[in-house]
Amino acid sequence: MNIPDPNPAALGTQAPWSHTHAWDRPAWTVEELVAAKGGRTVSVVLPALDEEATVAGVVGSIRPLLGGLVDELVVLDSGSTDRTAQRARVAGARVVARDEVFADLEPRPGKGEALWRSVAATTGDLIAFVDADLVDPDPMFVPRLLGPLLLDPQIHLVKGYYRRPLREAGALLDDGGGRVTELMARPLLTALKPELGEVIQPLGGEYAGTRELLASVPFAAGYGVEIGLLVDTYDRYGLAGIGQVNLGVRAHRNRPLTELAVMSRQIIATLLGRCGIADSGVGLTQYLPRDDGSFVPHPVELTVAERPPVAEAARRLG
Ligand SMILES: O=c1ccn([C@@H]2O[C@H](COP(=O)(O)OP(=O)(O)O[C@H]3O[C@H](CO)[C@@H](O)[C@H](O)[C@H]3O)[C@@H](O)[C@H]2O)c(=O)[nH]1
Ligand SMILES: O=C(O)[C@H](O)COP(=O)(O)O
Repeated sequence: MNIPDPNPAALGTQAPWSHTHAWDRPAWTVEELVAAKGGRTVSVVLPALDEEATVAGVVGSIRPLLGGLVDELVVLDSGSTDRTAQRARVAGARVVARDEVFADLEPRPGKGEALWRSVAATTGDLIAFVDADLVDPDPMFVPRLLGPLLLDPQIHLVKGYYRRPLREAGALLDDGGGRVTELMARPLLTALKPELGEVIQPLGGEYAGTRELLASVPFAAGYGVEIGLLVDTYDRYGLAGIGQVNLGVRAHRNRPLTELAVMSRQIIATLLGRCGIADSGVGLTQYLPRDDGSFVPHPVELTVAERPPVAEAARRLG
């Protein structure tokens, strides 16, 4: 990979993880990956909340793999009030509503909840997640994410990485996206878990894992889910259990800074929790400018509730 060697003093004397567990130019064909399945089954899950504009495009990019590399394609509808479910269905996905799984448990808001329920709603030995707000996704996203899992039995989680365009003031810049990742997540991860500092997109919504992993770890609430899964995988399997693969370019709906700040607050709470550091639990108050030049405080509560491992919840709920 074209990435400078990390500081060996910080990482020990073995070959850096980014040289052994990152695929910068993945060249596997779909046929090769189908042959490598060896009886294993694959589920693909798109968590979606009000993504009627993009969900059909994402489903359409994966649909041709159904019946071959992919055994089931599910859109986990996270409480949409728009036409997400209809469009996903027409495009060829099975749509599962949040309350169809663990029906006795009142659904909580947030992405973590949707992903947690999706693990119970699917049956694949391997599960790939792809965000439903992607614009013009590459049909090779899922095959590339599955490659390391199919080829190396020690790997349990594969994160995608990519160039990230940013739409700003109507202009589309080639790079500059991933603002929470670059300004908060990677610096904080490097400070608290330096071993994970080589993960290029720790927050990215395109990743794949084994059911063995995904059914046996807790799921953080809301947007803390990705950082929680990453740290839990590391704590359980070490770096040998994690891979990362270049997916090329990934564009999505860019949220405004105010929404990203709330997302950041959740991610920080989850990461501190995983590192055994007490979080105040206080929600973020943003100060929104008014036309007269003054500011109005806008507090947002912090959701920290976690869901227990799916395997445990399934045993408990029967
Ligand atoms: O309550 C929710 C919120 C979001 N989503 C879906 O989750 C995906 C990603 O959500 P989004 O709000 O677009 O997140 P991003 O701004 O893209 O944030 C990035 O960082 C987050 C925190 O790590 C990750 O969860 C995202 O996947 C990653 O793309 C989309 O398909 C959403 O529709 C839900 O299903 N339920
Ligand atoms: O992953 C991130 O950092 C957030 O999703 C923000 O991404 P963006 O800056 O590309 O909108």
